[in-house]
Amino acid sequence: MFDKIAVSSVKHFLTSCSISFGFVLALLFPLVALLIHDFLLYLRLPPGPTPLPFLGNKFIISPTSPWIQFEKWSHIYGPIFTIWIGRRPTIVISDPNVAVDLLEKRSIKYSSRPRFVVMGELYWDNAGILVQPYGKEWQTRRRMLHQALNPSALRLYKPVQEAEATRLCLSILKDQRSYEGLIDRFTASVVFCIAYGHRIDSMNSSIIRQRLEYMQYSASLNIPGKFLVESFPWLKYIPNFLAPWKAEIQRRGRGEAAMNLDLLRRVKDDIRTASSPNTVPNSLTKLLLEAQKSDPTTFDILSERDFSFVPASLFGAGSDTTASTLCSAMLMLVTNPQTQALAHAELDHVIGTSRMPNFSDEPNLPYIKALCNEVLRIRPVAVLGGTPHANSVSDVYNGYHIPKGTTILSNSWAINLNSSYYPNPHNFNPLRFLKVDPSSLPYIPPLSETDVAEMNPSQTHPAKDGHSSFGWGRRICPGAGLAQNSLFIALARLLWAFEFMPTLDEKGVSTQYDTFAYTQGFNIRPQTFRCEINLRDEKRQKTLMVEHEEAEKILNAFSPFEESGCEI
Ligand code: HEM
Repeated sequence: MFDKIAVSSVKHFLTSCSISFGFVLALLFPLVALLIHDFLLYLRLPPGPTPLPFLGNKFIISPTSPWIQFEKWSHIYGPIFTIWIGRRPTIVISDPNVAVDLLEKRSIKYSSRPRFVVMGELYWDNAGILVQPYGKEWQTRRRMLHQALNPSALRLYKPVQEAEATRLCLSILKDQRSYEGLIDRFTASVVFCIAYGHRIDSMNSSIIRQRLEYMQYSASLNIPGKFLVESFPWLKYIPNFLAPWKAEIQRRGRGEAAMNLDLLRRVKDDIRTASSPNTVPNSLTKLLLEAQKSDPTTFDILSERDFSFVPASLFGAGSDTTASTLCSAMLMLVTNPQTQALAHAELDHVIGTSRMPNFSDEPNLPYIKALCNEVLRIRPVAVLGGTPHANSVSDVYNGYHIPKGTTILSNSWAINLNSSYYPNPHNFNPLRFLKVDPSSLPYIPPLSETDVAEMNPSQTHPAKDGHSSFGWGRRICPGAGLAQNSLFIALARLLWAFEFMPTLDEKGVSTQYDTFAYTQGFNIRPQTFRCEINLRDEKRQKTLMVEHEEAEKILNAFSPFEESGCEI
């Protein structure tokens, strides 16, 4: 009897053991399978720091300025290495020739974007060009942008850029302490004139405040590891009443879309109520509305909402980037007085005091042009190459396997500070980018040994401009020409008018500036700093006032969206 009970309990025990064992096995199997999959993938990808299972390199990636850490890792793992964000392998490129090999020579494969479930799909409902995968939808938007940003269209905007640059100088003369906000207004107004044919008079206008709020909100959605749905995209199908986080993202997304539509409809109203279409200033929106009339089939693919995202993308991608680059330029000028002296010498030699420089002077101001490129190099605003690329098909490079959908970052910090391409890379020296023989320029003194070394790198950067701060291949920044024009005219006019100097303390000692003190995030700019901005002489003030009257006439054609809070 006892034996029978013992045998049945043992049987029962064994059965329950095997059920639990089976259950544990069933649970573990997928995890083990994922682990083996990731391990085999890890062996085939370019090398990199060893990842933890499922967590990747999360705990060793610096939360502040990761681009600096990635640059150091490139010396250990080479010009192409892999980091893991959770289970997502991310390839980091630190050499421009590798970037050319992948993002340009194989651009048909490497021009997509990684999947952005939160920012791209839930928030923008796939309408934002920045995060759109490579394909017909993206190509249509890109073609539309090209209509407003091609070289002949860019010529049309030069009067506005000149006028806004004059306005910037006058506003800084009146209130130098606010120079950063005034630079923000300058770039915002240029972009709004081009996108909608309306200028911006104040960064306090409600239109700008709303825009900035949406920009900050969308940037906050793009923090790796913040949303579980990025790792488990099926979570996006949970109904909103069970997922308040998702309902909130979509609510905000609808808000931004409504604002974009409102701006589009205002331009439609401008055209409808104008006495003749010619009285409405040329803008991307006006151009596209005309193109839509003559070729409706190309536009069929886009709803009115999608259409409204195209001009809206100009502000998101083009205003803060250009303003941040101008702030970097100011920091470099304040901390490099010899460079500033050469820029002044060029402007004095070519322009004098009785007029301000304009776009037609560009060929005669090679040092100022070179200075713009040197700023873009030494402090690339899109420090990790902007929105990452992704490959739409699997590929093999130098024997390494790169699976479809891998996130690809081109680390502009590492590329732009690589001493093989830019000897003595932390030295701010526009001569690196000078396109003419310096001995032909009477205002450039004989070159020092350092200058000669910096102008003769052991390797040449493959891009036409000598740097790649505007990105690569088919996704290269479509606004690069516009940005370069804004940088050139703003810096030429600011330098013509002012001297930028360090502030002095009570004892008359100059402030020491930390040229690495930058904001964190997708795009970087110097942490707010103070400097002295002094008018170079009284004669220039008179010239500035006269030119400002002319500038106002040009800008009057672009009525402001809002009259409130004018700063000038
Ligand atoms: C100094 C100023 C600027 C810098 C440094 C800059 C840099 C960049 C970079 C690095 C990218 C990513 C390229 C890639 O994926 O390889 C990009 C994309 C983009 N930029 Fe700019 N940009 C600037 C100004 C502008 C301006 C003024 C506009 C338009 C008015 C603009 C519009 C865009 C757009 C629409 C994209 C997305 C293109 C796409 O995904 O196909 N940018 N920019």
